Amino acid sequence: MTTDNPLLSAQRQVEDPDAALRPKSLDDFTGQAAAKDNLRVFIESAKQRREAMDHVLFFGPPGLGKTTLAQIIARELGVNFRATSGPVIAKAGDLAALLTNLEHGDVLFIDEIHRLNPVVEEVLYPAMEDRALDLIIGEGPSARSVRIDLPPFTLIGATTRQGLLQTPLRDRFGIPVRLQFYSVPELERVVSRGAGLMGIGIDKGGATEIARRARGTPRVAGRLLRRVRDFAQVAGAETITRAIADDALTRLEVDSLGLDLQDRRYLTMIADIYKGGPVGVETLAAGLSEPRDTIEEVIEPYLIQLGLVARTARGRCLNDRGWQHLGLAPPSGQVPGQLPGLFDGGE
Ligand SMILES: Nc1ncnc2c1ncn2[C@@H]1O[C@H](COP(=O)(O)OP(=O)(O)OP(=O)(O)O)[C@@H](O)[C@H]1O
Ligand SMILES: [Mg+2]
Repeated sequence: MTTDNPLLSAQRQVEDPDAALRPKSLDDFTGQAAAKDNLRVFIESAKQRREAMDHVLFFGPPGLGKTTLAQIIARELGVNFRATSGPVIAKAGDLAALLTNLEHGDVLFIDEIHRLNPVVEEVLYPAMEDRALDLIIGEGPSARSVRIDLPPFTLIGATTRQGLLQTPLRDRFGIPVRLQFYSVPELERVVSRGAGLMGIGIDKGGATEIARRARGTPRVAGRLLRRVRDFAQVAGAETITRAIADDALTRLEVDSLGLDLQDRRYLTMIADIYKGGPVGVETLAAGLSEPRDTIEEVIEPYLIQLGLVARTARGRCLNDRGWQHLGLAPPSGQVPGQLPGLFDGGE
């Protein structure tokens, strides 16, 4: 594929430490069984009909495999993969240039599609629906609108925040796919496969320990594997065992549930300063000096999945499990599991 177009970000992939570990086919891709089964059918039927596959929207927390799956779909369809991202496409003309350069059946991948400029989004609607571009040529009274037909193509959008997509955009994706956190056995396979590719010796116990503490996320599993390998290497160990993994991860301050310092700062702030909540996300963002997006997209999904915190209409609350994990008792007078009084919160 050609990448002389500055809107197509080859750069991200070159610098991406994940690239080496990316599975190249659906068979190679661990987990997400339901999504994979469906995709297999849609890919096969598009190939049989020699048509472009319907547009796909991947949503879910970072590092679960959205970009990887988009690349796999293009490869399995046997078409070009063109990648760009929402914030990079500044003007309607930028998107028009990308679209008119597509070949029959190509995949156009737009990462962070929730960050598309609304003007650009307007151009995307007819492109997705009618495979046509409506362009205004000229200015003032002589301006006229021309319609340009586009080759059939598949748009694959990825977002960590489905809720931020405009409904008209969301509705134009025929195949919406929510990615789930991975189970420990699935992550074990990701770790073992990664170790194989990197030429690292690891036994079952070592793989399980890393998998258990990888926040349900293959990207985290890959990162922890590389760090544990560093510790093992310096210690002169040939194989990563459970004991080596546990020691390294503890030194990296990844706790028994896989939570890191950032997660624990978040939990501790709700517990210590807001007495378990409810506390608004903006207040937490200010207190932690983290962007609100990071809190909502990166930190919270996993903590909510573990049942440590809850998102309520009045703010974030620590659950019983959250208190337990911190080794703290809920403040006296608070019935465990119930929300504290209305005026106890931070906002
Ligand atoms: N099912 C899987 N099996 C093995 N490795 C995986 C799997 N899913 C993701 N990975 C690995 O995890 C890393 C991150 O995946 P990817 O870049 O596709 O995530 P993403 O969902 O696009 O994240 P982001 O939202 O940050 O863009 C890659 O190195 C990829 O190889
Ligand atoms: Mg991605």
